Amino acid sequence: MRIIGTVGLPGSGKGEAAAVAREAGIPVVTMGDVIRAETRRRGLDPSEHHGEIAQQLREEEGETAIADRCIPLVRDAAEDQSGEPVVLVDGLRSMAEVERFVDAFGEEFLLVSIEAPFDLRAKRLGDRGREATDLDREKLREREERELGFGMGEVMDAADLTIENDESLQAFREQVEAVLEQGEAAVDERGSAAGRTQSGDGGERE
Ligand SMILES: Nc1ncnc2c1ncn2[C@@H]1O[C@H](COP(=O)(O)OP(=O)(O)OP(=O)(O)O)[C@@H](O)[C@H]1O
Repeated sequence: MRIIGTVGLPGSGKGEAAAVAREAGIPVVTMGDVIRAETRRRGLDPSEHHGEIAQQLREEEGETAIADRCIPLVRDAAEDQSGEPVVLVDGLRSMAEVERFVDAFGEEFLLVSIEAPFDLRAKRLGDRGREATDLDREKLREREERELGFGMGEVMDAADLTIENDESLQAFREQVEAVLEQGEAAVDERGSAAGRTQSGDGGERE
């Protein structure tokens, strides 16, 4: 079994990575969906109260509240597969969550950080326009600070590998496909995923 967890700031490309997985027939457990479902269960609109309920859940049930709810969903998704199961978990946010996944899945868990500069993320979110906050740079900063407050920076630093999403969508999708297919083996000795430099400075392909 391979469980691939993603971490990344808003607009970095986690949703795209999840879409690539779904297209490849790999089930996706979205941590944000667990929060959205809980927000709706409490009679609130997830587009407005998502962050608040995420925080409340952690206060009520502890830092791993959301990870705890995801783990059985991951196991169910793995059980439904023939061959070596692969499941993508979209959106880890704290070291407590990472540790919870490592406890549950050990070396079968691979943490992947998806990174892109603020301006690029702000532009992509503006184009996406899914939520009111997507269009507002200040709101994006606030959301980002809230997520960093949960310890996301530390999680990004702790990742087994990093995908720099600072080029075309096609280039990003190819890197994600390589990681889904080969895990850490997709990264060569110079730290490139899918034959692309990981530093993001030149961005040239082999
Ligand atoms: N390399 C890229 N080139 C162009 N557009 C991209 C690229 N990567 C992602 N996008 C687009 O940018 C937007 C934000 O990406 P995505 O929704 O995957 O981010 P996210 O990390 O899931 O953000 P959030 O945490 O806010 O949900 C999407 O519309 C996506 O299609």
